[in-house]
Amino acid sequence: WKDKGAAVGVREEIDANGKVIYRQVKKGVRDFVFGRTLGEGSYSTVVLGTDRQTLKEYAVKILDKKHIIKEKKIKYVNIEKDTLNRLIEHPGIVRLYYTFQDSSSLYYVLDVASGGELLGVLKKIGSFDEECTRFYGAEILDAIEHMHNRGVIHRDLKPENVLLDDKMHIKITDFGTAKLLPDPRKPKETTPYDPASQDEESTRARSFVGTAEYVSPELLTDKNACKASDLWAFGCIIYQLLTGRPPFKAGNEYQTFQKIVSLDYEFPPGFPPAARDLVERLLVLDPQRRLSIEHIKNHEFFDGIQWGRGLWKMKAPRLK
Ligand SMILES: NC(=O)c1nn(CC2CCNCC2)c2c1CCc1cnc(N=C3C=CCC=C3)nc1-2
Repeated sequence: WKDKGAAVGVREEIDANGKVIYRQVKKGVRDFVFGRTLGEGSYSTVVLGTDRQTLKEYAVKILDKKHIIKEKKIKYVNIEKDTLNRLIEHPGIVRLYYTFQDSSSLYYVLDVASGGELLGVLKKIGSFDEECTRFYGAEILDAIEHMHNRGVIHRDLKPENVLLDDKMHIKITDFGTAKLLPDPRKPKETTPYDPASQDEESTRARSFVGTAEYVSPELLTDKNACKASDLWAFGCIIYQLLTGRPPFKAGNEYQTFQKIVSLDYEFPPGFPPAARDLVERLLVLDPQRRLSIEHIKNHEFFDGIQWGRGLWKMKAPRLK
């Protein structure tokens, strides 16, 4: 497991001839004080970590090596690191600062989002008004556009994975089940075609299905996720922000899947017309016919949104 993507710190030292040198220093477990647990996954735990030198707080994701090997999750672990290393510079995506390891674990040092989950805030107030839905929908879409431009399909977008930072701006997380397409910004990798790795990748890609309520129909019928699958989930999230519940929810997963593939959902009275038009153009069974990101950004529901940097400099609207 090469820490090739790790960013490193530097330490100023004086060499034997009295010359100042800067030694590249890799962070390690000893550089952090660990605090409360933020979340538990099937083979990872995320804890609060404070850098002893800078006192900056991070979310440190700790993965158990033995468990990863036993559960054959090495591919997922590397996909998550490679994905995070591709998405470094977007304000709406949890940033990876360092990676390191010790004898038992792997460590990812990530942005901490102190505001917790968007889902938690939604549950607290029941549902968002149009202005808040427009703002948070715009930030989520801006982050999705960044991912897709770098060949990353999240595949498990849902309000639990949309976190809030201390200024109530979003940070999307949990890329362990992302699908990585060839990086459009990198020259064509000339690594020789390796049929073994390709079909391992395609089995991994095919084997994964997201969270029932947000899974797109194409993932249920032909097992193939595409970028438009993230936009299906986006449509479910917009609906849920305005109503407090996802559009497809039944007694069990199988019944939920049946509702999805038969497009069995309805809008409650009072659902804003512009939002209804947007959701209806996203919750389309054929992924090719779903609105593209460009068309969503120009949709009347997002009238007034200043896309790009300005969005992230705005003061987040008070949630009501
Ligand atoms: N799986 C992860 O990568 C991950 N998991 N969490 C905590 C989860 C809790 C359940 N819902 C999804 C997130 C995190 C991360 C990334 C990095 C990350 C950064 N900040 C927080 N912050 C939290 C603050 C309060 C409660 C929960 C999370 N959490 C995480």
